[in-house]
Amino acid sequence: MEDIWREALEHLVHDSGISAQHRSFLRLVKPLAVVEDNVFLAVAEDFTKTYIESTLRGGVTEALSHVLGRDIRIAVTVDASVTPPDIAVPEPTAVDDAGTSAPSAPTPVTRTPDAVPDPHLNPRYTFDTFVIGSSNRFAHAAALAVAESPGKTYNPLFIYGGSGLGKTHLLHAIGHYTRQIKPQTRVRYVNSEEFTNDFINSIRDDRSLTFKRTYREVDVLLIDDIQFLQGKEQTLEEFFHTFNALHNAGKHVVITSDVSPRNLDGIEERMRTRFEWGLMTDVQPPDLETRIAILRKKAQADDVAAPGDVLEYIASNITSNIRELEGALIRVTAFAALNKQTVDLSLAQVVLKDLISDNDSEITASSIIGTTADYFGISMDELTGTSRSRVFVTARQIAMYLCRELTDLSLPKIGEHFGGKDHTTVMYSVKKVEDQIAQRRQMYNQVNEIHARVKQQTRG
Ligand SMILES: Nc1ncnc2c1ncn2[C@@H]1O[C@H](COP(=O)(O)OP(=O)(O)OP(=O)(O)O)[C@@H](O)[C@H]1O
Repeated sequence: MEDIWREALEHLVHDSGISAQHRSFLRLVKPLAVVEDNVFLAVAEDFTKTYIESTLRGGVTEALSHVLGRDIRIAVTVDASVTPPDIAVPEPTAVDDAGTSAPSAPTPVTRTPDAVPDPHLNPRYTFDTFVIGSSNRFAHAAALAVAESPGKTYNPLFIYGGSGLGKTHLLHAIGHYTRQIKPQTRVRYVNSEEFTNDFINSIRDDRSLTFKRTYREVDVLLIDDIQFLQGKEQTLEEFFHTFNALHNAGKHVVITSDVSPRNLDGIEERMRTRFEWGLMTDVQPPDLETRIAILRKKAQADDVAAPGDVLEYIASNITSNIRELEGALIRVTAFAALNKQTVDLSLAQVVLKDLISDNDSEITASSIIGTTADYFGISMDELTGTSRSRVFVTARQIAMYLCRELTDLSLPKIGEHFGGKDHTTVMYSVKKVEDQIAQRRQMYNQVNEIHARVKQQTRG
């Protein structure tokens, strides 16, 4: 049980980042047992129980579900004689490293003394780390205007555009900035797939009041990837009511989609009209200068040295998806770090030789899962299953990472390909591989080899 708890704490710190206060409360917890889908925890005082249940329940539940590979509930009991085990709560270095941007950047929004970090918002996705170019200038300006005075202009704000072009980044940035200016603002970010699941579960568990409260008692609702609601009549109906309730109350709604409202099939006219009430703006693939600037910012944020010609080489060859652009930079700098070489053009050319091709659209999650399973000599079922033994976990995490990098699938969609895993599990895996790639040669080689094989297969 202690091992499970230790791993859950690691996951919690890694994924959401936690404050010193959270850490001190977590130190007071003794993990007791797992019984079916319940995890029993004990603490010595009522106050600690209340704190865990009110403030840390979401994070702890998610972390334990992640470790155990299934949805669990927690139950906290009070037992004055409890002595917590001697398990150090890890320092949140990973999140901080990733969360702070360039050394010269201002203090990250989420670390202001008043605003408690919102675990639904990625600390890296702020306005400070967003590079403005002609492809996204308008969307950025609109997002900033909304964040500065929610409920006033551009309501709803509808941002659309292709995969990996910064829509999610802008949504999170609105969330961070709104709360930086006015910490008491109630902001809720949700992916449409989570919204759907929440809605379905609320009906199943007879919790429709809780559902309404979650989504209607907010000042700003940020809803990502609305195209996912296409054809889901009941969820759409519920979203329609949520939207109206918020809009009527002067609350702000920001929506993203991979297509414009006009091209959203399976959505009624009355809803489409409402989306068009406010402001619609698109994000386009960035031009070369913007791509270089994005890479430069990323290199600064990760504190890696990459000369201009290398950034230009990467930016010239990867043109349509910023996620893949960043992935290529990570690969080049990781290779150099592992081999104690400096990053230069010839090194970048060698590293990216197999990775640069223009037919990525044909890469599917199944081909990635199949190739990864093959590479590790395991079956696809084992790869997408729940076993926690090491080789399965590594294979699973690498396959998730490559799905994120090479396909247009959202995090929840990737989760579905892996036996219905939660999107936070996917997010954690992606981050883990991203971190380890520069630290462990074996991880680097594995990711590189599988990536090259996936691309080779797509080329036929
Ligand atoms: N203008 C930008 N400046 C800096 N980073 C950016 C910019 N645009 C995108 N990125 C980065 O590119 C990656 C992909 O962006 P994001 O997830 O926001 O895309 P998206 O449009 O929401 O894609 P999807 O539709 O697939 O969810 C993120 O790591 C994000 O930080």
